[in-house]
Amino acid sequence: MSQVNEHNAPSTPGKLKPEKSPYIHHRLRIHSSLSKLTLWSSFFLAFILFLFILSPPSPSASPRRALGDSWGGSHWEKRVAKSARRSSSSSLAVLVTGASGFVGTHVSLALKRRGDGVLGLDNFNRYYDPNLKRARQRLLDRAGVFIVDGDLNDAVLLSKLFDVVPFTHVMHLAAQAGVRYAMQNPGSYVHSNIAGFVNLLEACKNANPQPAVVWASSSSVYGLNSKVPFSEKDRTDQPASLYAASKKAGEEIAHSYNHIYGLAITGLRFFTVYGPWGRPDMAYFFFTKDILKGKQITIFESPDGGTVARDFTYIDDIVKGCLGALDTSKKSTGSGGKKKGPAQLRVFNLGNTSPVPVSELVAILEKLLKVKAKKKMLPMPTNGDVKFTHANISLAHRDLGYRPTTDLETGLRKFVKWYLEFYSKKSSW
Ligand SMILES: O=C(O)[C@H]1O[C@H](OP(=O)(O)OP(=O)(O)OC[C@H]2O[C@@H](n3ccc(=O)[nH]c3=O)[C@H](O)[C@@H]2O)[C@H](O)[C@@H](O)[C@@H]1O
Repeated sequence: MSQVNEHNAPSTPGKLKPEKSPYIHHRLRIHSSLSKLTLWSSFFLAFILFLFILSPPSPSASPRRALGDSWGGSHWEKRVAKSARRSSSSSLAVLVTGASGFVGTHVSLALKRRGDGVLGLDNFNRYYDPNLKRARQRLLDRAGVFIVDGDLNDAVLLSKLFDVVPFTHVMHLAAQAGVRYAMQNPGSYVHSNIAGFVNLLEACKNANPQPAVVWASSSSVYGLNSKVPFSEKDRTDQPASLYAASKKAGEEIAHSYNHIYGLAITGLRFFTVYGPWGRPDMAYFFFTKDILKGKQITIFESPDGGTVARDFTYIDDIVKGCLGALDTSKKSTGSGGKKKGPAQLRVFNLGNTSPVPVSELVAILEKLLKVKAKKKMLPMPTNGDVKFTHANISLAHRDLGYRPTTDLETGLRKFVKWYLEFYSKKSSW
């Protein structure tokens, strides 16, 4: 029986192919398969490129990274180490996440000013004007703070940062902020405030030494709680928005990492923070912009016709609270992912203890801007807002020495001054 080797084996049983030149025949087949493969690969690549061009910008995507920005290398590591270098062994080495954000920028500057080592991390997403974030980055750069362009969800990057710098503390301020936006883009709250936070805590628990963690929770966790002023002992199980729910989830996640791994964690419930270099998505900021443009602004009233009020808190007071929390943090007790003993777990309100109706906020802005606002009163939409916030800060006063000193008019005057300078044509930013 003639032997049939694998090269001239028939593709259809029972039919033998002509025996002449099997080698050439095989080459022709490979050649034709390669051409088909190349053709289909080109179609596929063109299709991917087409989808990429068509896709809308995601708020969680960094414009620079989309163009192939990368991290790593010895030059990059030197910059990281230099930025995080502390002036003395008693100073802190702090990783500030969300460093190009509003609170992140102010806290980073304050830490650097007093000699702490500071490294920033930020994904420069497009939730609001990335130019403002880049201007804050330049401000920090001049002060010697380097911001790594990266996402909290990048576990390899986080682990690298902890390899390069033995951080004593992490100030975690990166988050998807905004109460009303949560209805438009719920996924971004899960990505940053839940998945990102877990990823960061994973990196912290694996680090050796483990850092102490201070992070931004929110007054919104009080949700539908009606007992005022809000105390840390009050119930926080009725969030009115996904944003609030994601921050409350963060508090529970913090509890579990503290319990399992011995991470020392402090959550700070910020109350409507405002001031220079602020967030354009917040009411005081876009009211200023719209009043100056002569555009109508909408002021929410509670459904029963009563006032809607906030315990607006000035940024410098918040910064003092953040530094107080870092300075009173105890060391984490675990190492290399293993708990060695109970660790500190705290939550504090950082508010101003003086709620102001939104209509009063507008009256102050009109006075400072010397422009009458075009106002429209509307019932508060039921998309996450709460009627009233008011902080009881006795715990933060006792444990952090926190004492806010800036009333709304004084703080808004400083904000308006910054706003006019920043957005004037003469501005060098
Ligand atoms: O304290 C907090 O935890 C939260 O504070 C703010 O949330 P919010 O207090 O809602 O701040 P704004 O969005 O600036 O609203 C301030 C007030 O203006 C009102 N408002 C807002 C928008 C508008 O068009 N009209 C209006 O009257 C709101 O109802 C609210 O009472 C921040 O946006 C959140 O990221 C933060 O976590």
